[in-house]
This record gives sequence, structure tokens and C-alpha cells, in this order.
Amino acid sequence: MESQELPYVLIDCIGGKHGVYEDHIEFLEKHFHLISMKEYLENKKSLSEKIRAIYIWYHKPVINEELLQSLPNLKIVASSGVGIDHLDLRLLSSYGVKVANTPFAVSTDTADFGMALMLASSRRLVEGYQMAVSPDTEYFPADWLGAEVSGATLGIVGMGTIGYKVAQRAKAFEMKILYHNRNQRNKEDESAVGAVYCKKIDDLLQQSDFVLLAVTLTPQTHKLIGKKELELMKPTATLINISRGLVVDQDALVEALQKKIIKAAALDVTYPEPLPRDHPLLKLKNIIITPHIGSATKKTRRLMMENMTESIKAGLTGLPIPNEVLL
Ligand SMILES: O=CC(=O)O
Repeated sequence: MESQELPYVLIDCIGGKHGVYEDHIEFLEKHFHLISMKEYLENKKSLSEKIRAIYIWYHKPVINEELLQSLPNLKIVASSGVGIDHLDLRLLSSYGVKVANTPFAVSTDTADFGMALMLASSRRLVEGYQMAVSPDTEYFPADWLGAEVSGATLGIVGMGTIGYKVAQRAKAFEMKILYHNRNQRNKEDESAVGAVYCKKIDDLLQQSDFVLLAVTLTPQTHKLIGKKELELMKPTATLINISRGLVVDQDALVEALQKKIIKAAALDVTYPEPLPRDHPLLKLKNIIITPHIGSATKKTRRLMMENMTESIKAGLTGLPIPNEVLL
């Protein structure tokens, strides 16, 4: 098929050639005629009727009335990852636009990364590395005590696909697993991993050595963990966030870490991302921060791209859309 006949897809990413990996571009260009957001905005008149899909790769474009009105033939928005907090589903649906994400592609790596953060924080991996490579520090073995992960209590807030995979891994570490879901207790999953359901999040916060957040960001989970919740946690506990920065009240977290109300935090997500270089979280020692890389492995990112391509193709041909996000 000639490139001119391929469906026009608006691609929105950060940096690089469309901000995605070269081999992804190669693949995508076999299926779509890619138009970058910049190109679109500069040539709106000639392109607006041609665009039939939007491909969002780790970015948060503003898809508002103005954009939607300018794209009369838009059928589907495919968004990388699982979180779709950057999309207004009602608005999109009112324009007849479908939405798809890639929840299954990301879950294994993101769960692995939650474990990595828990282990790195408890066993002082980053501090240890810094000490090991520092030319002029003396090393005293007695200074390097960490906290055990094996046998400790892990509280998972949000046991969906990712949370459940964290629980499977935690089981192998012989952890005691607690979980809290806002809406749904899942008896099958909990018995498979030997997890104990906490109807009240407060019970989980009070009992856990590690609290791991794996919830979706919604108006209900916005700043779910604030001052009160942090104060319920043990002073020896660590907060791990692999969901969205806005699930935690960051000002309250800074205070809790400064005052040692909790022991430490390990965050793959913050708000904003990245944090401004003078942000108080970056000045603390009892924290690990990574740049939202939970799903960042070659295989997973490739699978996400393939999933998004399948969803767009299905959406444009009227077939059932894999990974469609329903309102
Ligand atoms: O943050 C990543 C995702 O939503 O999968």
C-alpha cells in the first residue's frame, strides 16, 4: 500500500523523531501516515479532515473541544500505558471517539519495578552505590543496616492487574500481604497470593512496613495519601508509588519525610514530572526517585506500540477494539 493511502494518524510524544524509538517509527510507518502535533498545528487546514486517529506516547496532550472540533474524522485515541487520567473520556465519547490503552502490556514490568523500588529503598542501594563510588569516604560496615523485605508486611493499595503481580512477587519473598481496593474485594486473587483484605485503608496503613500504591488516578484517588494517612503509617514504614504522583499529597509527604513520620519513600511518579530541580523532595536523603520508568523495557515498550497499532486499526475498520477503555 502506498504511504498516501495509509490512514493519517496524529502522533504526540516528547522529543526525537516523534519522540519514539526508531524501530517503532519503522513499524508504525508501515501502517500509518504519521503526522506530528507540530506538523498538524502548522498545517491544520490541509490536514484536519485527514486525521483519523491519535497516537499518544508518554505525553499528555490537551485533547479539548477545540482540537476535537478541528478533527471531524477522528475515530480513536490510543494511549500508551494504563493510566488515562490525561484524557476526558466523556468529552471524547461525546464526539464519538473511542479510547484504547495498553494495560496488560505494562503490568509485569511495572510490578517488577515496584519490587525494585522496595528492595532498593530498604537495602539502601542508591546510598550504597554513592558511597562505593565516592573516592574519599571511609566505609564502616556497621553503618549500613537496612530493613528486611523478606517476611515484612506489604500493604498494596489498589490490587488491579499491577497490584496483583506485585503480590505474586511479594509472596515469593514470603511477605505478609495486605491489600485495599476502593470498590471491589477480589477473593479469588487474594486467596491465590495469600493476601488479606483490609476494608479500611487505615488498617492497611497502620500495619504495613511497605505501602505500595498501584491505584488508578481518579477524582476519588486524588491525594488519597495525605497528612492523616501518612501519620497512620509506622515511623519505620516506606511509601512506594508506582501509580501517579497525584495520588499522594506531595507537600504532606515532604513534611512526613522531613519529620521522620515515615521512614522513607520510593517514587517512580511525582507531580510534576520531572520535579523542578529545587523541589524539597530532591533535597531529602530518605527518598529514591526515578523518572516514571516502571514499564520501560524494550520488550514491553514494543508490545505497547503493537497493541496501540492493533487498537487503531480495529477502531478504523469498525472491528472490536482490543484494550478499549469504556466509560
Ligand atoms: O505510567 C504508566 C502507565 O500508565 O502505564
